[in-house]
Amino acid sequence: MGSSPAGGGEDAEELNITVAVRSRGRNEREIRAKSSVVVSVPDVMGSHEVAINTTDDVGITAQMNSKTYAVDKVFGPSANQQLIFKEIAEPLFGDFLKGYNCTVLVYGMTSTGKTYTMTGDEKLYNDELSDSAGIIPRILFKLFETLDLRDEDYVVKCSFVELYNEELKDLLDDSVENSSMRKLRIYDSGSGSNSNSGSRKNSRNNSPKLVTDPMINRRRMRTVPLSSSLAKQQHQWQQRREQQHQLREQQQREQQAQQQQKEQQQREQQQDSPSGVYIQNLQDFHITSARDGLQLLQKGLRNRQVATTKMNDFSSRSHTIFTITLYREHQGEMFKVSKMNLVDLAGSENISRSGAQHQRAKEAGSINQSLLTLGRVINSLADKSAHVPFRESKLTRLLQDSLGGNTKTALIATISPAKINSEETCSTLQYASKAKNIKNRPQLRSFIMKDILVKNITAELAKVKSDLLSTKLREGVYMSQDNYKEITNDLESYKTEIQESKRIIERLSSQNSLLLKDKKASNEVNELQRIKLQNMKDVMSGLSEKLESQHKKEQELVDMTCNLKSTLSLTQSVIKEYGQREKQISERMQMILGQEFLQFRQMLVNNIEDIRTNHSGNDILHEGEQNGIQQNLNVLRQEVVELLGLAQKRAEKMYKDWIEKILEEAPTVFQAISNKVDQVEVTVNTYHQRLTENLSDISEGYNNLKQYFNDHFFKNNHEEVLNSHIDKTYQQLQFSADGLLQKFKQMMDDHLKDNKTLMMKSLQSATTEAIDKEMQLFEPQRKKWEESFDLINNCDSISNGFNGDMRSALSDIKSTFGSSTDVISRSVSKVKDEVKGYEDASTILDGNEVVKRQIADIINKDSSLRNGLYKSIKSSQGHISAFDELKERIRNTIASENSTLHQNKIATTPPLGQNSERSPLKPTVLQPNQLPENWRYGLRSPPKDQLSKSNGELKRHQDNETLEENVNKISRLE
Ligand SMILES: Nc1ncnc2c1ncn2[C@@H]1O[C@H](COP(=O)(O)OP(=O)(O)OP(=O)(O)O)[C@@H](O)[C@H]1O
Repeated sequence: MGSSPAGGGEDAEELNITVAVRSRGRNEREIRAKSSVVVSVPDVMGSHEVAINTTDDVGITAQMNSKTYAVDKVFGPSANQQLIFKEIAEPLFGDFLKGYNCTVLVYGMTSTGKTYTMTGDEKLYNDELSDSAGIIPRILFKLFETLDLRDEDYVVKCSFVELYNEELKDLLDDSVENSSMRKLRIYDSGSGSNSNSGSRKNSRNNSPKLVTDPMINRRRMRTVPLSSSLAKQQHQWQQRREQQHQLREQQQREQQAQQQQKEQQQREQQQDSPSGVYIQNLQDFHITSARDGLQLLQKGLRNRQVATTKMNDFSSRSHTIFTITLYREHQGEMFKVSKMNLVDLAGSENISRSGAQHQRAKEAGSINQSLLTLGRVINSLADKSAHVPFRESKLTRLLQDSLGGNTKTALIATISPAKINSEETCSTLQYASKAKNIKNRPQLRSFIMKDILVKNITAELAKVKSDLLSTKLREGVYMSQDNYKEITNDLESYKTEIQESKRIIERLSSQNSLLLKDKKASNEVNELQRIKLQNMKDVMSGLSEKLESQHKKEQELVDMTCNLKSTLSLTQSVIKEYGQREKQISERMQMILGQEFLQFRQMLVNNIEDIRTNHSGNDILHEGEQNGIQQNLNVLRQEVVELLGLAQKRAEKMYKDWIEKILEEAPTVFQAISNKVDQVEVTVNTYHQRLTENLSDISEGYNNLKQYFNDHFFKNNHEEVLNSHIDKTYQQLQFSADGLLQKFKQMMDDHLKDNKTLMMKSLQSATTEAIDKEMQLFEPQRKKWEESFDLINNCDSISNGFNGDMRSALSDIKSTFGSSTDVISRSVSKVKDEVKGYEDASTILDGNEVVKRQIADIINKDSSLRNGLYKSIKSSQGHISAFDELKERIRNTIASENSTLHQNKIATTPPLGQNSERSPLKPTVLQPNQLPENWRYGLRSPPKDQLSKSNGELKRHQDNETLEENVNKISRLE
């Protein structure tokens, strides 16, 4: 802790906040979780640095990679409460006595020992504190010890305020009506206004008006005469009213006095806190001993919000400030005023890890929010920013004077050494090291006149008395008029606040919806990023696969090189061996050839010898001849020997040359092979080298990529990228929306088309169905129709039969005619012959009456016969035409039926084509295979029928003609 600065006044020195770190040992939870120690702190005390290893490294690497934070003092697990008090609180305590406002803050993650450090064990054991007692009990004891030793007047007051879920609460005020109705408010005495409730200021400053009851006045004015009993009653009643009136007037006078006192008190409070932050309605309790102070502390702690969480069995869910105000006699009539603020902040906590739910989660959210603002305030102060966001939370407003103000401040950051908490520990240490740079300007300028102090205390007493009095006088409601007014005012301000809150809620909810939209958009962007990441991962895996395959290839190449080398050495040894063998072979060849030639020569010599001996026994030859032969043989032998020698020599030479040539060329060949092998080796080496270079390039690239991923990947602020992505996404969305619209249109078109086809299909099927139904209904008609065909056929056959009959009858008649004609012609010719024979026969016949009669009879017979024939022909013609008419009618009926059917069917059936040209008798609308067997009449070859029919007609016609002709012939003959 820094030494006290020189006295107060305007030119106060700047002084840095003292920052200490206290690390406890691992608690049971952390030990159970086997979480290792990652924080490097001295066992008891050291200074300046705390190191924390957030990586998984161990040993020297861990040391190298650990983060270090600079602070003023560091306390380890073995540092006890006494040491903390001595090192941190005691130096401030000295300044507090001198008249400086001082603050001790404990800050840190939940369960790290903030409350333990600030309060610890506050109970007394045999009128003494325990070793676990924290800073507050120790300061109280130290204060009264010191003051009692000095022979001077002093007044000590205590207050204990809690900030829970952004609401202030007086922890020492446990009276029901006060705790529920008297709201604590933060005021800036410097500006003299409360930003939260500006309207309150006016109501406070307005001097109370004398309130008179209008009812009383009205009643007093009534002068109507009354009956005696009534008058008596009225007298009593009036007396009571007057008493009440007097009492009320007295109360009003007291209220006026109280109001004045209050205003005076507020002025003093403002004086007490020179920077200007004070809490209205917070009660200060006068204490005369450390024990009194401890009792207040205990009372406040009982009222404090504490709950069990996963991290701490007794987790403080609120921020608390225990303030000791000291009024010390200073130069006779003056009193120095100094305050010691002992702040125990609620622990920052990771909601998911602390298992906070419902109320706990809400608390944690509020705690984290106010601590976040505190962090921002610390950062702004450390960075000397122009704007410090003190007003963003009540906590920072309350600490405004302690951070960057006129107060001497010490901050104790409590941390856990365990790895599981390393994230929060880092954050705490970061704040702590930042806070080290905050500079305060402690000033000594708070004084109060002795009489004012006395008045204050008297006023407090009077207030208590007044409350007591109102309690005695009033029935049911235990509060003074002043309190009542205040409450009414508060109510009004609450209403305004509620309305404001509603507006804020509305604004926030609209913001929230916007944020939700943003969130959705960023989620989409995230999704895109994730896809990109996935792609990159895929590329990476592809790369690593390639690397692997390269590695394999390299391995193969290395193996190949090794093989080549071994092959080379093998080839060399083989070449060597081959040389040796060559040598051996040449030697053996030489030997073998020499022997062979010798043997061959010997053989030749032997042969010649044999020949010679054979010839020597032959007496047929003369001696001279023998000599000649011998000579010749000798010459021959000589020549053969020479030839053989020559051949041997040549062979030897040739062999030698050959061997020499082989031997000569072998090294060049081997050399060439070896050169080639060398070349291959060089190529392999260069390839290998290149491959190695490439591989090293790849691995360097890979390392760079890894480095990039570690250092930069997703650590940049990609606002622009995100914005552009958002724009792009928006465009894409628009594009896709257009596409969607287009698709939708297309779909609608398709849908319409489909609908059309569907409708057509359904129409068709409906038509088919209708036709089927119609056909079903038509079935009896059809049958009848079919029957009519049979009838027609029948008629046809009848007609044909009739025709045939008629034809046969006609042919009979014809033949009769023919025969009669024959007879007649014969008789005529006979007659002619007879006439020729008898030239005057005509005259004879003319004169022969019998003949004349006979001829007339014949003529008559013939004419009657002819008439009968005409009649029968006519009646048959009438029959035929009646049949034809009937036929025509039926045909027409069928045609009309058919055309109706055809019209019905035309929408669904294909064009009839040739069928349409068929005879109308045919039910052409149906497919042949759909028709029953007996109903295929219409499909029988119509031309045949027509032909037969027309043939019949023709024949009839011809018959008629022949008949007519014959008749004519007869008549001509006649
Ligand atoms: N340095 C220490 N030595 C011994 N015990 C300690 C120490 N620090 C903390 N403890 C113990 O750890 C437990 C939690 O401590 P404490 O309640 O003070 O934490 P906290 O930081 O105030 O938590 P929260 O923010 O949740 O209120 C207590 O039982 C306390 O006695």
